Amino acid sequence: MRYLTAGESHGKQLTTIVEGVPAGMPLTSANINASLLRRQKGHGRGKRMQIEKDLVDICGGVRHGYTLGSPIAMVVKNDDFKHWEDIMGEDPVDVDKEIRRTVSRPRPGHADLNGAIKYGHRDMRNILERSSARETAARVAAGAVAKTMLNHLGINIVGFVHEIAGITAQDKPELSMEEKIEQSEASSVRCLDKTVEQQMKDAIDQAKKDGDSIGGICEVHVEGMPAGIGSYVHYDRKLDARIAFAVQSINAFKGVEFGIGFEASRRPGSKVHDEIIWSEEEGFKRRTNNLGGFEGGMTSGMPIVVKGVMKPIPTLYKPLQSVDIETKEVFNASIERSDSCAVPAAAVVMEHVVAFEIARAILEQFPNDQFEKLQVAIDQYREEVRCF
Ligand SMILES: Cc1cc2nc3c(=O)[nH]c(=O)nc-3n(C[C@H](O)[C@H](O)[C@H](O)COP(=O)(O)O)c2cc1C
Ligand SMILES: C=C(O[C@@H]1CC(C(=O)O)=C[C@@H](OP(=O)(O)O)[C@H]1O)C(=O)O
Repeated sequence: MRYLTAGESHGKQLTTIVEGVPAGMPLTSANINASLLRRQKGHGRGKRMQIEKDLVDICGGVRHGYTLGSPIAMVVKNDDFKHWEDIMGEDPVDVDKEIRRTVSRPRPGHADLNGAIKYGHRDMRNILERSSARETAARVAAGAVAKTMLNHLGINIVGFVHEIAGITAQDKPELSMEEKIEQSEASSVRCLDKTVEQQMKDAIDQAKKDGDSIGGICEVHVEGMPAGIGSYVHYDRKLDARIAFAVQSINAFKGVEFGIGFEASRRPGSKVHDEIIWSEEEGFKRRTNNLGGFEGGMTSGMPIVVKGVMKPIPTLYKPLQSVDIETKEVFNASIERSDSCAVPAAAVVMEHVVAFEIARAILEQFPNDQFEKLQVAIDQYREEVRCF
């Protein structure tokens, strides 16, 4: 299974094509819209999210509520396009008029300058339109297809906020998966810890007031994965590596860790590796889950626990120094609108990109043309693992 996305932030629409989904899987636009709506919410978002109402139009690959096995095409319209039609339309324009509207002032921390140098654009609108995290709506649509598949296979996934601007939510190991999903949905910062929720909101409000931005850490948990998904035999079949790639590729993400992650470097092996235990009912398990569900690029059968670090949003109301690419004059970047914190939204994006990688690995390992055959094969494999 693979996917491609196309579309600019203020262009007509975002398009996603997902190829390789088995035939006969129940799928409706409601499955996808629920995910798109969650991505739009979250404390700290700017005015753009009041303009957009992300709804998917499934244009191919689904009939009467079931997948056909053919590519699934999905479109999400940009409602903001109506304000940008003359700037973002595909027809040639009056060059003199266009030069006046050219973006020549790169923002520190965004893709503007590097993208302009790479593609030879003097108008950095050509960069910012596609480098914008608007594209994550298209990625969430692809991930929602994957998530629907995982849910039907008894694999559940949730994303939430672990930390914002150094304010950390305590882990809640006592919560069931259903409770985690419920609490992540209920909180406007997607945090499972009620006691720190308000502190996080206050930190976001303060950053906004200061014209600044803040980042944080998102966390994703996956439960119900059997052991042995992924592979150790080649670098690009290691599932933890693929998940790390997917998470790192989310706009503004600067790092990824599994389980205790970087803390592992500070502990002796005896305090890191998870002891192996066995019981008649459950088969093999680990006593702890410090390694976050992976050993040797394969799932261990323990919950997958992955964190991703998001840097603060680059576009700031508080000016940072930059240099105009035409005049070479130093200027202080000033902006019209931006998010001040998008960590809660990014937790939803992360949940969906992780879901996609897991679903992709499953489809590589089991029969993948017919959904019912896939379900039977997974059930059978789970039993084999239990009796191993
Ligand atoms: C959900 C989400 C919303 C974002 N909103 C903004 C924003 O409003 N303004 C901004 O400058 N960057 C925003 N970003 C971050 C930029 O898209 C990102 O920093 C940029 O594409 C450069 O890529 P890099 O940070 O990965 O190097 C957002 C990121 C995410 C995940
Ligand atoms: C549009 C979305 O996020 C955008 C991501 C983004 C950026 O530079 O990454 C910049 C902002 O866009 P605009 O300049 O139009 O306000 C965000 O609103 C979205 O998440 O759907």
